[in-house]
Amino acid sequence: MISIHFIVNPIAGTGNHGFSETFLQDYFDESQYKLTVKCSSYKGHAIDLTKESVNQKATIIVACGGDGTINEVASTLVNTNIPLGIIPVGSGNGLASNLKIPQNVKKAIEVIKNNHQTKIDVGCVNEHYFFSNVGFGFSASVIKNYEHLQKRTLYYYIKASIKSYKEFNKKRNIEIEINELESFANPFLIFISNTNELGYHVSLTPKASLQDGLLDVLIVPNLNNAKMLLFGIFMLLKKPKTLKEARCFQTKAIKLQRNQGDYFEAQLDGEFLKIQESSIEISINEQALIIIV
Ligand SMILES: Nc1ncnc2c1ncn2[C@@H]1O[C@H](COP(=O)(O)OP(=O)(O)OP(=O)(O)O)[C@@H](O)[C@H]1O
Repeated sequence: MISIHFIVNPIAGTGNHGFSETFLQDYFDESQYKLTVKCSSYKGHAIDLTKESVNQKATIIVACGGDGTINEVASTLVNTNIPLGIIPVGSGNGLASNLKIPQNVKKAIEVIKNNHQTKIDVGCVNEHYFFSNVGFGFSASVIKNYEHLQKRTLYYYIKASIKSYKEFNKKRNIEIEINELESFANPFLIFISNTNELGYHVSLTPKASLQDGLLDVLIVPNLNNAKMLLFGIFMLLKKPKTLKEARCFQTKAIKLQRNQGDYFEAQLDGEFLKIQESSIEISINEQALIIIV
């Protein structure tokens, strides 16, 4: 008997996905599959639900939500032999898009039933895992504003980006040193990615791969508002490197040191995070997660 546990975020995306055991039973033969559906009730709850499912000896654990839910479920499955399934019902769904997992629920269920497994790399920021990307500067500001709006659709993402654009250069006082070599006062963006997609088919690191054992890094120093706008256009064209100030490279690890400012503001797989430590180690764990694609 294959025991599949579904960890469902009821507010992901538009929040209209309506998963229940009855809904799923139509797709899984009860002589072969035992289904368990659990809904998260608050941020972080999917971590505890997944730990419980691991203890209950689930064969497969499926994250039903967006990149935030996937992060919570997958973080618990790193370096275990339990494969992660994904039903991408979030708003951006960056990781699922990179993995070519269909956003159509029925097709995503078919992928889980076919159970074709592969291993992907996992990023690590101090004690946190990330599967898609981690960003500092403008990308963290957008996510902070997005979370304040409390609605998770493209329209609100654009609204949050416009707010960040208007306020970004007004209130910053941070200096970040990279790999003890170079320091940047109020950098526009430090973006470190495992995937080639941010969500909504937008990419800052089009050449990144989940299976190359490397992190793709994009660093953009402080920019004036006109250059910020220009960068936005290049980003939509998937050519962020066209901006002459932008620098890209691949690495296995990177160290950030905060020389000024009270904390790091970051976004980790699309969730806002304040990091109090003055130094951050970002690295890659090769092939540390089994995933169904
Ligand atoms: N019942 C709940 N109420 C409020 N927040 C929840 C609940 N369950 C989970 N969350 C939180 O909702 C946040 C958003 O989830 P998720 O990222 O899955 O959706 P999304 O933002 O729509 O998709 P994406 O990240 O792909 O754009 C996560 O931080 C998650 O922990």
